[in-house]
Amino acid sequence: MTFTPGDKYKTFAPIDLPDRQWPSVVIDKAPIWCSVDLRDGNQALIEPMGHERKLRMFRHLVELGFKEIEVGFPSASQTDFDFVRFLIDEGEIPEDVKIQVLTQAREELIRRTFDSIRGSKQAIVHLYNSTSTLQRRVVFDLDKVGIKQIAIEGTKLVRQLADEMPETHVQMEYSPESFTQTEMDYACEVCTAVMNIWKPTEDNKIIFNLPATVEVASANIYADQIEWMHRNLPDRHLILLSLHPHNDRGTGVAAAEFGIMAGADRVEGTLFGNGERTGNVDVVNIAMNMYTQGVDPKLDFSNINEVVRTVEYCNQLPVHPRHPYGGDLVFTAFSGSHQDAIKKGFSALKKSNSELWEIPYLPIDPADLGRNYDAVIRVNSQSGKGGVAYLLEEDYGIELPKLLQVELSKVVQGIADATGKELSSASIFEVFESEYLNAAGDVEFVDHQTTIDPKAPERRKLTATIKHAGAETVVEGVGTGPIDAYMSALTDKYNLDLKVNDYREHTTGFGADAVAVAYVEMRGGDGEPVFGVGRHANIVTASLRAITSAVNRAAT
Ligand SMILES: CC(=O)SCCNC(=O)CCNC(=O)[C@H](O)C(C)(C)COP(=O)(O)OP(=O)(O)OC[C@H]1O[C@@H](n2cnc3c(N)ncnc32)[C@H](O)[C@@H]1OP(=O)(O)O
Ligand SMILES: CC(C)C(=O)C(=O)O
Ligand SMILES: [Mg+2]
Repeated sequence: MTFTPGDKYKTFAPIDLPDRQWPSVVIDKAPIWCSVDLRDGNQALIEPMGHERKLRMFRHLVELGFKEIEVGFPSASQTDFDFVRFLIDEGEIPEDVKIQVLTQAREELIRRTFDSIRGSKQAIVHLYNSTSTLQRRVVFDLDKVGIKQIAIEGTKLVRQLADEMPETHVQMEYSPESFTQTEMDYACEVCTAVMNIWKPTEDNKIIFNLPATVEVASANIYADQIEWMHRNLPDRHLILLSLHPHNDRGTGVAAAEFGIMAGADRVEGTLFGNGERTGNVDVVNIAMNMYTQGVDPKLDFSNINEVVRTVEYCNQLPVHPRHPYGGDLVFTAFSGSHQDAIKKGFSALKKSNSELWEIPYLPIDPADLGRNYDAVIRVNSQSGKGGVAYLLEEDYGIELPKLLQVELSKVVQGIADATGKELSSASIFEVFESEYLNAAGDVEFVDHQTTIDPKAPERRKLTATIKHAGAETVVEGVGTGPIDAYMSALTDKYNLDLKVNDYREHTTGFGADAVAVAYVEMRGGDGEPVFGVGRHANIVTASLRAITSAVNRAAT
């Protein structure tokens, strides 16, 4: 007997919405964000946050710009209850921030929830009950009428207790939990019943939160469901339509983005997507996606390292190094062709004088997240000349000629291959230093003097002190300039078969710290290029050192 997945799992039936509008919508403004780190995120932790970690998370969420924060499930635990009381009693809640508290639609839990928010200026009371076909059958053993009745009874009590607490501006949120596995017309019927009891107004709209409690279908289907509700709920102007995606299929962010396109006003999620199972939707990800499209997300992630540190501390869970926007490695290119393109992109951007961010393989400027460029390029055995050249240029001001880049990167790659390890910028510079700047060989340049040749004033006579195998000696040559004259002196002394094919120089540093770096490319009888590099505050000395380096390298 052969097993097929179709024997065990059934296809999710599409939503009948042939004239769907959402695929053409462009997101041009931020939704209302609600952080559920302290509730949905917290309920999924191995060790739920205690008071100290909760408070640190709450303050951080406020700093990031969240105006709505679900601070707990106060009827579920004393820690959560006490924390809500602490926020209110200690004046921790800024004027423009609303706390939100979650409760099941059960009388004693609703009453306890209201006790927790007493004295607060404003609060969102979030009532939920599951409406899906599966939960109706398996968990509640109730039909549609019975499940709707749970929502109705719960809402009646919320209405009554809110009316008895006029000093607190209570906003109601209702979630038909497991919405995505609920028939649309039934979800709409339950929400309508809730609305008829709560009676929202323009000044106090009701929040209908439509969760993908478990993500069971592709993101386009969630969008269809949201657009269906957006079009069919009565008095839409009195409703804030809210999304609450989970990430079981790994498409929570796509679902949220499509859901916003489909008409949602609000998104509930967590920082870096902590939450039940594979998590809640990652708010950082959605917000920064918006940012890269030129839309202000109204949340401040300009110090992403601080966000990562806080989340890791509070949740006691690591943020993955590849996590979008926050991971340690997300702005790092190891592979050669990416490094080459990034290096060229930075040069082009510098030249263009444009503010528009256009760098291959970097969809966002790491600086906008408070990251520096240190980690953008890292070198291992997968890297090419571009990466090596980039690091030497960025960190040491060394602008290698193209062919030298090729030569040096072969040396670096050989080391990376042999060790299997990453090479830091400092270790690449050490390789460059020992291979070129201090190229070992018979000749060591010590000093020089140039004079004008009295017989031919356009020519230079150069007298150089070199060390040959440790012993000082003086060589002399004449040429069009010091390089030519020094080559002629060394050629005579060592009977060299080398010609200078290319020469370039640049300075690094400024003012008194300026240093010249000179590069010579020589070709011998076999036509193969040999490079030499010299560095010195004096440009002529740098050139002569470069020649010495090339001569030594050619001899090995
Ligand atoms: C998708 C979500 O994230 S929903 C939020 C889930 N979060 C949490 O559950 C975290 C905190 N919860 C808790 O600590 C506990 O569940 C409590 C304290 C709220 C309730 O505890 P208990 O009453 O001991 O148990 P439990 O949660 O198992 O209750 C299940 C009962 O409530 C009913 N129930 C479950 N959800 C709801 C609801 N939203 N509205 C009304 N009744 C509900 C169940 O049908 C079941 O009824 P039964 O006992 O008649 O079979
Ligand atoms: C309580 C509800 C909104 C929830 O967390 C979910 O359905 O995922
Ligand atoms: Mg949830």
